[in-house]
Amino acid sequence: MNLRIGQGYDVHKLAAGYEFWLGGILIPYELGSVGHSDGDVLIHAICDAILGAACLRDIGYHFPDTDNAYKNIDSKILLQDTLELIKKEGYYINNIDATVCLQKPKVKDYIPKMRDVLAEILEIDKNTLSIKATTTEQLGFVGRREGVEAHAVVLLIKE
Ligand SMILES: Nc1ccn([C@@H]2O[C@H](COP(=O)(O)O)[C@@H](O)[C@H]2O)c(=O)n1
Ligand SMILES: C[C@@]1(CO)OP(=O)(O)OP(=O)(O)OC[C@H]1O
Repeated sequence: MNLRIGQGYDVHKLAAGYEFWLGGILIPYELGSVGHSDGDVLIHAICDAILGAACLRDIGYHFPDTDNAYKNIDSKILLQDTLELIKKEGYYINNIDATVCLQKPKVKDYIPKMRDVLAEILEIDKNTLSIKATTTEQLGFVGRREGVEAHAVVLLIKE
């Protein structure tokens, strides 16, 4: 059995006038995530962890922010496409652990829904998809509510 670990990290700016998509769902908040896509930082970190584990470059390589095809795209589509890329190489996902760094709003009540949505796209049991959240105790760009950050690790298996 071939086991491959991968790590992903992403940041998006928060600003007024944008929707706040996180973990595949729309969160009500006065600020939203700025991006070429819908700006879903959690999905982007998970995509990069999956691609990294399979040594398949990164999200910007496969879905460039210079390509109009990805303008305002729903990041759930990018996640589905990322899964297809690793399935072609014979990999499947064993488990994922992710952390969102966000000062406000509190997102813990939305996490069960995020896990349902993302686990279904990734064709995994929701008990193998962990999503956590933390503030940065008002420190740094996250603490100043200028941005949102996400980290993810994934373990892939090829039989
Ligand atoms: N945006 C966030 C940040 C954190 N949480 C939850 O609050 C708990 C306390 O977080 P601290 O950073 O103060 O340690 C933590 O257990 C998170 O689940 C949240 O829901 N949304
Ligand atoms: C997702 C892509 C493509 O729409 O755009 P952004 O929303 O700017 O996100 P980023 O995390 O910079 O990742 C790669 C991009 O190519």
